[in-house]
Amino acid sequence: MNLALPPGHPLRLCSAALEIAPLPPERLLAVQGEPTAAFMAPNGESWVGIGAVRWLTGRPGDGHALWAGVADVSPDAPPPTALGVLPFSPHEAPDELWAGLLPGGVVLPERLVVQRGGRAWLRLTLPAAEADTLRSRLASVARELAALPPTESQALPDFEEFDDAETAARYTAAVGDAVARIRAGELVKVVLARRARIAFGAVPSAAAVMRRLSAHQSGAVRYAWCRGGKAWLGATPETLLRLDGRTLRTEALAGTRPESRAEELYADAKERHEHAVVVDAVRAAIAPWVQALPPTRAPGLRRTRGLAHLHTPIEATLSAAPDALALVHALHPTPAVCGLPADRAATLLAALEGEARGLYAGPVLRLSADGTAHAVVGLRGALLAGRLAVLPAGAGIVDGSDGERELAETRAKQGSVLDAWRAFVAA
Ligand SMILES: C=C(O[C@H]1C=CC=C(C(=O)O)[C@@H]1O)C(=O)O
Repeated sequence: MNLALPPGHPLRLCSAALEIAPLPPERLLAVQGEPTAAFMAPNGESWVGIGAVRWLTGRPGDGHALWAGVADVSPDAPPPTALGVLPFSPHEAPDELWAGLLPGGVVLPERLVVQRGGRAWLRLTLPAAEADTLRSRLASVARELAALPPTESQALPDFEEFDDAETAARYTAAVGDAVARIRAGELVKVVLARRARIAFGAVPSAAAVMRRLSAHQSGAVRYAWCRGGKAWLGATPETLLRLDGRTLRTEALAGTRPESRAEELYADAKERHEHAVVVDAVRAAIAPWVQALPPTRAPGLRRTRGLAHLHTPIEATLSAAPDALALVHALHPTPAVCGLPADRAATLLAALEGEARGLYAGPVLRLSADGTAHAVVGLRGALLAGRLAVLPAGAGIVDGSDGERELAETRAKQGSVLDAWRAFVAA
């Protein structure tokens, strides 16, 4: 940190942190920010950023620009951290639904609350010209946060799903079309998604929606990106990459069953094929960056509440200092969310889905100034816009896929979100 920019440079920033009383991270989603972004890990670590002092598109190389000229006067506190979301495809034209939330990007938050090991810190990052006010503003923001009402404990309004029959029929037809193209040799795999639409009886608070997901899917990474009165939030089982020094951890996650029938995944040739395509593509994507590829291994299972997936962890040592964003772009989109070959699959899914993916299946990022990084895939999420919630979910289509079964799989994935909400409504 404190790299590159000379002392008087107008883009210099100063950053300080103050330990505060821990609070439910979801409560912070009620604070208006442009944007408010959250990244909550299963081990209890969480980062919630409000507002932006830097907002970059998230291209490879942007990592350096994030930290240039940042003077951290609280080096004993958790380091400054950037949060972000990237769209599934930078080429897609956003539709009305995603307007406001897109284009995403990577932000260095003005206010950041980091929690770990039962402790919490508020970090404030400001233009260096305002350094004199840093301590007093930290204290006043801390008071504001301590006074926030517990919106995350609010009951969720009742909700119902609508127009499912029409989208269901379109989906099964699209699966048939995709299988025909796969059999004709045009491609090997494509992931097809569909939206479920939910109407709440009243506008739900993003904090309360998120809290239900956190309670129900505590083993997942929970994420949120809120802007302009809308929110994209979810609880994803899939990590795109983790970086710690030169250690790179990534994974293949594809092949799905209800949790109660998880063991069937091992013997199902179609699911094994769907999974193997992802393993091969992830290994090929990281090959140029690592000292050596690890030996291939048989997949295991990742269980989330309600679902199980075939899972292959992949760990390797990078051959040079890491550029987290470059690695994210090298890996995304994997055939767990797009297909193989990626370019043909992307063209086909855009044509067959007929609706913008927006931030669905895009990378969700946590990049810290100490060089650690964690990127997950924006799955099992909901877009909240007033009383409307839209839940996109997809399934991997290969030779042998059946439209009704793939439709049921997308419903089960949407169910992992809806069950979390229902559990609370019924309580
Ligand atoms: C595309 C999704 O899930 C991916 C991750 C795990 C299993 C998947 C599958 O079995 O199709 C998908 O590849 C989604 O949740 O929308």
